[in-house]
Amino acid sequence: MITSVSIDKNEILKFYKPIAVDTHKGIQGHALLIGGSYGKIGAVCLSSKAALKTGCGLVTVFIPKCGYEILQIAIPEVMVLTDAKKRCISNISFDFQPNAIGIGPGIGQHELTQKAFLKFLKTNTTPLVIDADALNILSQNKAWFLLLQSGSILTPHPKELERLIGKWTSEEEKFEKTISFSLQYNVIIVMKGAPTHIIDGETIYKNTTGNPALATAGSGDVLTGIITSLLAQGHEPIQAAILGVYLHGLTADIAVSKTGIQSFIASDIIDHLGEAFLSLE
Ligand SMILES: NC(=O)C1=CN([C@@H]2O[C@H](COP(=O)(O)OP(=O)(O)OC[C@H]3O[C@@H](n4cnc5c(N)ncnc54)[C@H](OP(=O)(O)O)[C@@H]3O)[C@@H](O)[C@H]2O)[C@@H](O)CC1
Ligand SMILES: Nc1ncnc2c1ncn2[C@@H]1O[C@H](COP(=O)(O)OP(=O)(O)O)[C@@H](O)[C@H]1O
Ligand SMILES: [Mg+2]
Repeated sequence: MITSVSIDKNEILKFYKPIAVDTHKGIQGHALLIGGSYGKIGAVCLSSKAALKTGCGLVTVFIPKCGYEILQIAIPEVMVLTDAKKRCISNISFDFQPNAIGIGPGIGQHELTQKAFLKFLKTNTTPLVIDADALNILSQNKAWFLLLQSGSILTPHPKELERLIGKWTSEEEKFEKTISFSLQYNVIIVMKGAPTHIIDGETIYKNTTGNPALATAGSGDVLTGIITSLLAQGHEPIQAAILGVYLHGLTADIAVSKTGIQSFIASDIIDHLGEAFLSLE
């Protein structure tokens, strides 16, 4: 039976907990963001900064070599691991145990990157957020759906969703197909849009925050960082998805009276995360 839930402040406060006073960065969660390719390193800059500003203790990125200096200069708080290749990711490897991984922003769809993603999917056991070109790679290789770890969070925009599940002819059919996908592979699907819906099996969560200011480049990359950070901090996948989508939209609602819709950019989401959190205290 289909259940519908509205994501509002009451729903968030059912599970939202402020940070413990005696916490430290070592137990506050370590997020790993994997992505970037030549010309799209900015996507990982946005995701990783958003992850830090959402409260996890440590953030590491895995990017192609060409992004090393860009990342280190743009966000000194983030640690950087690089692939052997300059322009795209060809072999994902890291020497620590992250608490959550976000993969896809700016990663591209190079053949080498596709192979690296397949190897990663076969071995990964860490809670996972899959976005952007990692979703597009999956859509090109539908047999890999079976490798999706249960509880993974997929964050497609409408075009990425269509590539994953195929075309629909009505809103009703879109939801039916997305629910079937979620049930079949036991994954959570964040159907980004205006508004965003989150599908967890037969439960549909509808977000109540956000506005057209979010229709700007990199806004989804920021969402990936936010959700990955919440996962790394120990939230259940569905809670990380709900809280992440709510906070992401709330930043735009808070900011828009200052920035206007036109001048709001993805970095403004990151800059207003603090005020969004404060509104929950
Ligand atoms: N600074 C950076 O480094 C940035 C890097 N980025 C990275 O670039 C990579 C490619 O990602 P991408 O999403 O731009 O390309 P793609 O998957 O072809 O989708 C575009 C097409 O989808 C559609 N569409 C989208 N939204 C829709 C909506 N709400 N409602 C309806 N339709 C919608 C629309 O299709 P149309 O309507 O035109 O047919 C549009 O043309 C990816 O790795 C990403 O992380 C970007 O994040 C930008 C900043
Ligand atoms: N008109 C809108 N109203 C509310 N939210 C929107 C609107 N347009 C886009 N968004 C949100 O902005 C984000 C866009 O994500 P995405 O298309 O992946 O961006 P990018 O790939 O450029 O980072 C999604 O979270 C989506 O819900
Ligand atoms: Mg995107």
